[in-house]
Amino acid sequence: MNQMIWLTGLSGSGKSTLAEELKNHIENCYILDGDTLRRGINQDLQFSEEDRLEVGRRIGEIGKILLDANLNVIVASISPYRSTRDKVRSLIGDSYKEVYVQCPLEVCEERDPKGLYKQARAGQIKHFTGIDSPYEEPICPDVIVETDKFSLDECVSKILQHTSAMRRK
Ligand SMILES: Nc1ncnc2c1ncn2[C@@H]1O[C@H](COP(=O)(O)OS(=O)(=O)O)[C@@H](OP(=O)(O)O)[C@H]1O
Ligand SMILES: Nc1ncnc2c1ncn2[C@@H]1O[C@H](COP(=O)(O)OP(=O)(O)O)[C@@H](O)[C@H]1O
Repeated sequence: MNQMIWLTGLSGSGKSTLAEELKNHIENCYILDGDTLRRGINQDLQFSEEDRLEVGRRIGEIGKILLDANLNVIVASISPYRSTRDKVRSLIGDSYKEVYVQCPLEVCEERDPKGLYKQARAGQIKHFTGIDSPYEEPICPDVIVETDKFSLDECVSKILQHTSAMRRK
């Protein structure tokens, strides 16, 4: 059964890194990365609650099209609102696997892979998730990976164990 692995978590928690590594293990797989999509299909949207909900809706719908086209889908998106994730779960059904990429804000901020936290702290970016915009933690995700405690390979193995229905490379 094809699946949609939805990686949600703070900026810098490890979503994109995990998505790229997971792709090496899963057949017929396409990555929908929130950051990348914001340069194309989502370039009309900003970071208000309303816009983030629309981002999540679009990613869910695009993911559904890709699933219908017989692909496995990996989503890497902050998707900070529970309502977004719950709606996608309703849209997709059992093929939706929610992965909480858990990492303390302090560690994400220390990693700061794109220098965005520094800009947010300096007031140059407004509504930054975890700073002055909320992140609603998943209540009952299918998988939790703690990227500050476990290696990339350990986190990938844990995700693959919970998504065993997919064909592997
Ligand atoms: N204000 C603010 N808050 C959070 N993130 C910001 C912001 N401004 C720019 N960025 C960059 O946008 C990426 C998140 O895009 P998403 O579409 O995944 O976000 S969301 O689901 O709509 O919340 C996110 O990518 P990741 O760092 O990979 O998570 C950031 O690079
Ligand atoms: N276990 C882990 N899983 C994923 N990333 C990790 C892990 N440990 C350390 N990292 C590092 O954390 C950073 C996460 O950045 P990135 O994948 O761009 O996050 P996000 O896409 O959530 O913004 C990378 O530099 C990555 O190498």
